[in-house]
Amino acid sequence: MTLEALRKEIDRIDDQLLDLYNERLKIVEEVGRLKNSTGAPIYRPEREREILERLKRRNRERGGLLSDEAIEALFLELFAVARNYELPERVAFLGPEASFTHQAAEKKFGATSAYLPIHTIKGVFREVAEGKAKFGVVPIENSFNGIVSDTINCLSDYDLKIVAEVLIEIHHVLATKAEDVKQIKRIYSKDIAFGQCNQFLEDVGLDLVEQIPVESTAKAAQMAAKDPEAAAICSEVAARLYHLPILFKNIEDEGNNRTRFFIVSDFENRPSGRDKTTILVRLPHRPGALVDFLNDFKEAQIGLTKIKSHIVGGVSIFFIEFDGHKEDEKIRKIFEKHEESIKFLGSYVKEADDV
Ligand SMILES: C=C(O[C@@H]1C=C(C(=O)O)C=C[C@H]1O)C(=O)O
Repeated sequence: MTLEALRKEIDRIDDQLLDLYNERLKIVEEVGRLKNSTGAPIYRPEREREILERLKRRNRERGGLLSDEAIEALFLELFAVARNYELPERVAFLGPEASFTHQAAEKKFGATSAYLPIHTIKGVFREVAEGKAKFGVVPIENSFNGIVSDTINCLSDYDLKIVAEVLIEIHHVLATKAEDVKQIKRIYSKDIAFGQCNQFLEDVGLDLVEQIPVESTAKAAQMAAKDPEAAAICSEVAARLYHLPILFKNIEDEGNNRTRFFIVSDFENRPSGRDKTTILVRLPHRPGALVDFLNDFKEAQIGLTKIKSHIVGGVSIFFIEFDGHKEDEKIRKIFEKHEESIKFLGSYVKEADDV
């Protein structure tokens, strides 16, 4: 046989191997599902050993060319791939644990998913982009503090898609191990949270107590749990996490403090019939460019739900949201016309009009 013919043969066998690897992974996926539903461990070294010994025996009986070492090397690699495949889909979120982003993640993925607290928004995007987590959860806007620039920058820089939105009402509690308000000598919280509870602190006579700002309200709960003369202004989940009794709930001065979060991943949703789409738009510097662009939406009768201008790397862009899915005929037409200017960020089920 010629070299070319031999290589064709190898290609044919590699195709078969590939199909077989995939067929194996389908079964592994089933095993993973079973294990994850019962909480059984993923890694079963005794089962792997049993497989290796059986294969080596079989290979010897049939006079196979593979050495025992070669069988070990090939199959151990295959087991490692399998184990990675069996892991539940991990969810990276802007941490720490018990942050409001964690709460948003749990609202979407339940209490028992595999969560991964990451300390920066960029870090969350990186985990998902590198396949270390299937989903990422990040804040996009808050009713008091507005849009979250880091999230827009990352949506612009990374090639991930928004696959869902979550809206959370932000409520604070006063949690403490002290039996009485009078015993509280210091309060831990995040700096902006103190400001949101001024009136309450005055009403209960805590306005003159020392305020100690820490990096998150979850951290505040952790600190207060160690000190019976301290209290924390934190979320209910943070208080629960650190077994800190809640003295007062909903202590924020103004109601309606809401934060909207995006769930990002590496795939695009199919249309659901009640979708919203988010895009970034970079328009040419000429008079009327924005008006012309928006006019196409008006003519197609597409309802805009949000438009915000934002600076990314010194360039002005627009963050725009509207009703409908990328695959809707009238939206597809607009995307075609403005292909150069639009970066599509995702079409996903609409949960909220605004924060
Ligand atoms: C698929 C399983 O999970 C893991 C992967 C294995 C494999 O790829 O064959 C074997 C044992 C486990 O470490 C299993 O338990 O059967």
